[in-house]
Amino acid sequence: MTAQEMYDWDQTAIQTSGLSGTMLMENAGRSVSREVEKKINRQQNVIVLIGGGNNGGDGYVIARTLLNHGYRVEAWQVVPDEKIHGDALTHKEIFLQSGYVVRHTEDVSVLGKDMQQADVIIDCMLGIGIKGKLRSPISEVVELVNEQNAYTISIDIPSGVPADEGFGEFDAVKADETVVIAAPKMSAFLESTSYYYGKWTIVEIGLPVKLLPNPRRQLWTKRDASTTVPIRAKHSHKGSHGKGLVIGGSYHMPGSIAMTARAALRSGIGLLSIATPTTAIPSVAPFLQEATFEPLPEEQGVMMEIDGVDWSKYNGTAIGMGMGREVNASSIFQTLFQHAKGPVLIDADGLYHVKDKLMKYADRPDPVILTPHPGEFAHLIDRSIPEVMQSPFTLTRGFAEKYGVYVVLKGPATIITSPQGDQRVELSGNAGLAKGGSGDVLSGVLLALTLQSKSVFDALANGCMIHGLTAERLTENHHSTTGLLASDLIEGLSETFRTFSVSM
Ligand SMILES: NC(=O)C1=CN([C@@H]2O[C@H](COP(=O)(O)OP(=O)(O)OC[C@H]3O[C@@H](n4cnc5c(N)ncnc54)[C@H](O)[C@@H]3O)[C@@H](O)[C@H]2O)[C@@H](O)CC1
Ligand SMILES: Nc1ncnc2c1ncn2[C@@H]1O[C@H](COP(=O)(O)OP(=O)(O)O)[C@@H](O)[C@H]1O
Ligand SMILES: [K+]
Repeated sequence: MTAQEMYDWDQTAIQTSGLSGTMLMENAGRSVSREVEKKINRQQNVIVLIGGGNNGGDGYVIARTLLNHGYRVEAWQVVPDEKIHGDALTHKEIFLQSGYVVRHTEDVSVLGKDMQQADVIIDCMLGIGIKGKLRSPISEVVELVNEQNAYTISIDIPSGVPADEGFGEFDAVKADETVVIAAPKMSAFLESTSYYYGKWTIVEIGLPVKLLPNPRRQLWTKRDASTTVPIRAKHSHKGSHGKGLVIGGSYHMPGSIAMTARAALRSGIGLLSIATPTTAIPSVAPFLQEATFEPLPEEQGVMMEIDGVDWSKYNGTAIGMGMGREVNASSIFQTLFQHAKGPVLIDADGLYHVKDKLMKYADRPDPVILTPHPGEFAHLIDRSIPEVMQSPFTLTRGFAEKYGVYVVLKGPATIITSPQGDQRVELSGNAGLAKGGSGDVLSGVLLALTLQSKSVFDALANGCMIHGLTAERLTENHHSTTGLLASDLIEGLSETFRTFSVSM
């Protein structure tokens, strides 16, 4: 969610349900404490850093709860008394009237000495209400926190990190972990900000789910996947699971299309054919006994046209992997969009070729799916990669709506957007995937699942999850993130699908 969406939810809950701000703050502090208590023990010295807004108010509840439970806690208020008001002031008074003591940072160096004795720092200085650059004394305290060896747990957001996307430079607490209140904020998913969160978990604070404003953004979970991954019906036949065509490859780059095709087969596609230059077929065929071929006319190992393809045989197409930049793109994409039936997935070199042809495809009745990494997406929209990384949610939503396409923006947090602008974030996977070939495998998985699912949107989210979970499982067991190959990933898909069907 964005900060504004959080405030709206909070306000709607208070105005409509009869819950009060102080009740929600009590709930928040207690839910967070339950989570924090899993990580700390009663011999450790704990410091709670309390700021001037409601994040600080949560801090007062957390400090009181932990003290009531017998933990060694010092509550440090890092802003002057006059900054504490509203619900936070109510909870400060409850804290004091419970017989506990607040320490104040008139002199930051005193807090600094105290911090050196701390085993755990709980950071409740700033939440979603941060505006602009950090001001004194919080700026100094943030610096101090980051110098300590103590285990740092931030509440809701590491203090200083903006909640939303689109921000440039900032200073912030580098947390070991973050306990997020009610719903993850956008910054938990961006490359430049997610680092500050460490590991994060979400706690529920009693906000009424029915009053949730719909942000049209959703974190895709294993539970979502387990109810939507296609199940093979007992009496199905090969035609029920999709008849896919993969177009790509060249004499010099036969590998990527072979991986896409094999991944599609490992993901349950009923029939698969490969359209590739004739001279590439001998390199591709040995990996794919189950596939058939559409040999394409070529010049110097690169495909020239796809006019000879028998389109009646296929109900879904993936195009682009290894096709090269020298192809006759106008003819190929014109033929494709005139004749191809069912979803068309465009990846890799294909994305390069469609850049100036995008308007045309908005009217296509069947789905168009683009699967760029941030570099490819930046090229598509004529922005820089840092700009894409800073505002991926807004930029992909704008693009998908404008052109009427699905966009899968790949990365550690993959963002999947529908042509209507609905978004899903999928977090599985690890740096073992940061290698040439992983994206080719993903395209194959996505093509296969799209042809087997009722919903393209579900298929894309599930495909990203199955791809990522396979990498996680393989690197937990026999591989490492260093040694994992895209081809290992393909062979590992089978086991991931098995655990999925078992878990259902
Ligand atoms: N439903 C919800 O959204 C709930 C939110 N709660 C908590 O409330 C927080 C939001 O509370 P607030 O809106 O009061 O925001 P914050 O707690 O983030 O604090 C804003 C305060 O910090 C100061 N400040 C802002 N930018 C600063 C800067 N750059 N340098 C120094 N000081 C700065 C401002 O003076 C303002 O008073 C959430 O993050 C969460 O922790 C909970 O209390 C319970 C319910
Ligand atoms: N560090 C990472 N953590 C999680 N997933 C990653 C990471 N690096 C890459 N991936 C995933 O690996 C795939 C890489 O795709 P892409 O960049 O197109 O590779 P290629 O085109 O070389 O095959 C994407 O699915 C991406 O989400
Ligand atoms: K915080």
